[in-house]
Amino acid sequence: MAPQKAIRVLVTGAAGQIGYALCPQIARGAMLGPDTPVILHLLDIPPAAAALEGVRMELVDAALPLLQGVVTGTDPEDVCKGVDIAVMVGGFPRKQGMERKDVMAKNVSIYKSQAAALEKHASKNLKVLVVANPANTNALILKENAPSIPAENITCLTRLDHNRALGQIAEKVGVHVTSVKNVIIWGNHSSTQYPDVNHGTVDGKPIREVVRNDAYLEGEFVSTVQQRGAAIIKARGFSSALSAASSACDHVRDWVLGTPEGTFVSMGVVSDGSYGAPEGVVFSFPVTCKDGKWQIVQGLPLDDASAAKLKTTGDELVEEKALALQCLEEAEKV
Ligand SMILES: NC(=O)c1ccc[n+]([C@@H]2O[C@H](COP(=O)([O-])OP(=O)(O)OC[C@H]3O[C@@H](n4cnc5c(N)ncnc54)[C@H](O)[C@@H]3O)[C@@H](O)[C@H]2O)c1
Ligand SMILES: O=C(O)C[C@H](O)C(=O)O
Repeated sequence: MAPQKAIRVLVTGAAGQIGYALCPQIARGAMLGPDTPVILHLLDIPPAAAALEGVRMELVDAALPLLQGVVTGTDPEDVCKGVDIAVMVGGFPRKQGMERKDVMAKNVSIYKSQAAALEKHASKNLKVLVVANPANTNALILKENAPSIPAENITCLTRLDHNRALGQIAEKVGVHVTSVKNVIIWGNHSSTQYPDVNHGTVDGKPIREVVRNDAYLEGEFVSTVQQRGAAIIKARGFSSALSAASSACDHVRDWVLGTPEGTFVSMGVVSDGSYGAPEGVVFSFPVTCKDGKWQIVQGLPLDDASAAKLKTTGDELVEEKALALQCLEEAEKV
């Protein structure tokens, strides 16, 4: 059998804490499968150059069989060359007490300029996953500023929220997390997201029938998932890294290799208005993936309470988009 061609994976913000957790997972096959060789392209900013070199040294020291090379640098024009997959983690993280909107101005400018570098230098079939917050709106800004990259190739991470929802139900019921399927995260990767169990199952039975506690499912469950990012920041003093890295691998793996039959996952994708979501924002929907393409799961019934929650998170995304555009306009004036 001919050796498989190595896939070039860009990780921005690679010297940061998610980057540190993510690079070895990619190089061990968690993102593209156990037989796919990878070449890592690691980008960070000049003050992080020494730390980035440290990551490169550790990747060499780990003697990873799938890792065919590591490209590092601080100039996006160089580091984006020929990349097939871009995991955009670089940016300014939320600190304790900060709202996600506080980091907006800092991050949207980064995404505008990196969009241009990707458009010019990445592979024509580039797939993009934006992790850095505000993830949905950063992805939108990247899309708007890279018109030659197909819109369906630009996504953001809500798989972490999806996995958090699976984990909460598994703990509540006392089953392994793999028994729980088809929860949905609708909308924004923020505290307005709507974690929805109405179509989910535990060992094939509806979650509501197994949990038998609607007050929990509509109250504590929803707020725990919505606030989990803040709870991790409070506990660790830093935002989630291990789980963010693992979920980023899940997102790309399912996108590239396909979702298992009968299973859907949550991905932030450019909205086509399905389920009454606003068009023209990056909104998290239930999707299935096949042959490297995602498709929104259609036809799920939505009750009035769910529709109202979709509206709340959709409205926030519309507001974030306006704020991001305003931040970019102000940055251009300076
Ligand atoms: N979507 C999600 O589920 C999710 C989950 C966790 C964290 N996050 C977000 O991911 C981002 C990264 O988190 P972290 O904990 O790794 O932060 P971190 O501060 O540890 O790392 C961020 C890295 O980005 C680098 N960086 C800053 N500007 C850059 C630029 N212009 N180009 C390239 N690199 C740049 C920094 O130097 C740093 O090394 C944050 O925005 C965080 O809020 C998202
Ligand atoms: O909420 C945050 O800023 C951290 C991150 O997005 C998370 O969900 O863990």
